[in-house]
Amino acid sequence: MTDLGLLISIDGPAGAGKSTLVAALARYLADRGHRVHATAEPSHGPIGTLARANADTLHGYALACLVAADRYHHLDTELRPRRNDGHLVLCDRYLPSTLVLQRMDGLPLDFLEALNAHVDLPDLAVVLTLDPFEAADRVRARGAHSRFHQGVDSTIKEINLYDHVGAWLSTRRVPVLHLDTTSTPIRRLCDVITTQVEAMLAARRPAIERG
Ligand SMILES: Nc1ncnc2c1ncn2[C@@H]1O[C@H](COP(=O)(O)OP(=O)(O)O)[C@@H](O)[C@H]1O
Ligand SMILES: Cc1cn([C@H]2C[C@H](O)[C@@H](COP(=O)(O)OP(=O)(O)O)O2)c(=O)[nH]c1=O
Repeated sequence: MTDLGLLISIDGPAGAGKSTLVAALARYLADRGHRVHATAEPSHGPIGTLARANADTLHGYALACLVAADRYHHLDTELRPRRNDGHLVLCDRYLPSTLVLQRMDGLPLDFLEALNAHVDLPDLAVVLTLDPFEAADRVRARGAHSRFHQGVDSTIKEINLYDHVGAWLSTRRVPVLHLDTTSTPIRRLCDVITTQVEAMLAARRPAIERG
């Protein structure tokens, strides 16, 4: 049996429930005996801290390069080591967020593809979506503000871009779970993702072990 874990990205528009889901899913998977490592991008390392602190003041190519540098460093220092020693690594925002947010910042897809050409694709991409009015309500209630979140119109654009990224990942053979969080309880979301994760792990085991 292989000791390799999985890199699972969780992306989607603001208010979709990424952070809530990562925390709940980490507990859910751990309760089922899996080794789990939850993390986020921008990371809490030196480059990620810089990116997070400046995401509203830096724009375009500068922010794209900073989040990509953070991603390469995050992969070297945390994501690959944890995945390679058997953890299910849950990453709150990853490459799909770049392919949406930096597109919203006006950058061409081919530049973003080239900049991220050597990052690992996720083993499983969870792409969240939701009703844009519900997203706006959740963001308003949370009181968070970011220049990327300019109300319902920008959320609609964001949701459409995430749909495209789902297709982009599928053409690269990344399994994608599209989940609508508008009225799906978090426990149900955890169930669906866990079923997929455990199927992927079981498929790796030698036939003799699967019985
Ligand atoms: N599945 C869900 N159903 C209803 N409300 C949710 C769900 N997931 C998250 N929320 C609520 O939506 C708000 C935004 O969630 P959060 O996890 O911070 O989103 P994100 O990280 O995607 O911006 C929070 O108030 C959270 O409690
Ligand atoms: C991961 C990532 C984050 N960011 C930016 C978006 C956010 O403004 C900022 C911090 O991310 P995050 O903490 O997820 O903020 P929010 O919940 O407000 O969206 O980093 C990018 O621009 N590209 C990326 O690829």
